[in-house]
Amino acid sequence: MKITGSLFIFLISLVSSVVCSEDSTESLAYGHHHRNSFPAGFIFGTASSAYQIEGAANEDGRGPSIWDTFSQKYPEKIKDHSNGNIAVDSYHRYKEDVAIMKSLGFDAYRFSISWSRLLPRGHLNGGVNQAGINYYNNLINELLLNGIQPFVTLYHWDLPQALEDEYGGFLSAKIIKDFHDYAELCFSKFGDRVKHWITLNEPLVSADDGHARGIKAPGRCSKWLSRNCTGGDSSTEPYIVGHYQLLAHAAAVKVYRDKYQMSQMGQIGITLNCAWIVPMTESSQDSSAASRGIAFQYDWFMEPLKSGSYPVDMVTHVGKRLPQFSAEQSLMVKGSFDFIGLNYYTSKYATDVPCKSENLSFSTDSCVKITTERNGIPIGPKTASDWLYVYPRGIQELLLYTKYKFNNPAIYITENGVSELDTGSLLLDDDIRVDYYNAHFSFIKKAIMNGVNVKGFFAWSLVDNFEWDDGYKIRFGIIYIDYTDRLKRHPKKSALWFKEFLHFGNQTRLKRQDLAVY
Ligand SMILES: C[C@H]1O[C@@H](Oc2ccccc2[N+](=O)[O-])[C@H](O)[C@@H](O)[C@H]1O
Repeated sequence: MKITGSLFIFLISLVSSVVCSEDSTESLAYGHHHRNSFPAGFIFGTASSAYQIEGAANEDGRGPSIWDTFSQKYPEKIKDHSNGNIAVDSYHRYKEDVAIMKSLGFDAYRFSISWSRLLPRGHLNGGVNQAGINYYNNLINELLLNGIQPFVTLYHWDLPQALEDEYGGFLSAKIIKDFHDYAELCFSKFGDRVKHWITLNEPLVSADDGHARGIKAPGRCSKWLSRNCTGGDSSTEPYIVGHYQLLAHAAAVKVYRDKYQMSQMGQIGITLNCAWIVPMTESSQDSSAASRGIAFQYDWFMEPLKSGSYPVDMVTHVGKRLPQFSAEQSLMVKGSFDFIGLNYYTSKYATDVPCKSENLSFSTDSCVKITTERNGIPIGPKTASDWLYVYPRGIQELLLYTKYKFNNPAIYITENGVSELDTGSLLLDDDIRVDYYNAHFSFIKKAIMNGVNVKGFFAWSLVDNFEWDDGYKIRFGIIYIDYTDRLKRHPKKSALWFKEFLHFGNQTRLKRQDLAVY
């Protein structure tokens, strides 16, 4: 038989692609990980947040949140001028969404409670909205009925507008009591069934995007920063907001421990996010800059949670603009968690730069220049989100850093994921996401083998949803939402990848050839 040139090339490329994919264990779609290669009891779930998925913004007595106001008052601050009024309608479709999770084999679901759905005026005096309580009762019961554990975030950025209007939300110490009361309401109503509580999601982003850069609600920033800034002070407000978030968190943990934990026997923690930071050069200046870059994102909250004090790097660089803990507050914050939730997406480079003496703002206080490229080469493949470059090794670095610097806490990875751009047509072939999860799982496993106490993993997100200031243009779901056809849900390739991955735990479904691949 005569082999033609093109067929020959085809055969060669076939052989080499098989060889290559055996070598590069992180790019294969199927077979390299299965849940049995994670520790027994390790939990896999997906994550979401109320404003991003629920919709029903004006239904059944829900009060407005700062995200309703921000997206409606300043539509130009959202890429597609959209909002979460309808979102993906999970308020009405939660049963369908739970059925999807169940069919894919997930163990847990992280969702958040809309504070203003329970307390339309933000505080108890304004009345409890029974319809809101009913909704979360129904959701929790539906999850449990399907064998899925609820992980509940109390605050994922949707502050009741009433509290913003009354006293500036997290800019005021008054938030501590109101958050405490709201948290206690949730423990008392749902704590018989919810065994994992997360007080706050990403206090860094509330402080930085909400009160320094002004790109997320409530959109506050110094006027000199941009003409979009409608008020605020980027040199002081992020630190105040960070401070009261820590104190509000600690107050919620205290009431849980004092009154509920003994009988309800759940765990409580906080979710922090941190981009891993790689020094731009091997100079000692850039190394210090990288550790300051991490301190200003992560130690800012982790150090008080571990020791009751702010990190030295922040005290020296921020000076008297950094609020102080009283002795009593310090004791209350110290140790106020049973686990740490970590959101990891990406990594950046850090270069040491001179400190500024005027036009101070959170983003320059660390005297670090953060970039995504080195000599014109991005730190990893670009994605649809301008802040997200794929750098899987960073998750291992962040986990090891957490273990060694902060006394080896129990950790749940509460978010991890990657985006694609909306193209206007049904796009289910998300190899980028399959590769992303494959690669991150490899590095999480390495961290676990090095003794990091990782107890679970949540993919962001179950379904495409309202991606804050990126609107609906950026899709993070493993399930595609067809916004042009009644918000129909379609599984992407990554959903089927998870299904396969999760079903490997079930021995009866294991096939020989699958074992051989692993
Ligand atoms: C993609 C996710 O980003 C998370 O936030 C993050 C997490 C890391 C870096 C930036 C952001 N951000 O939004 O600016 C949110 O917790 C989550 O609601 C979701 O939007």
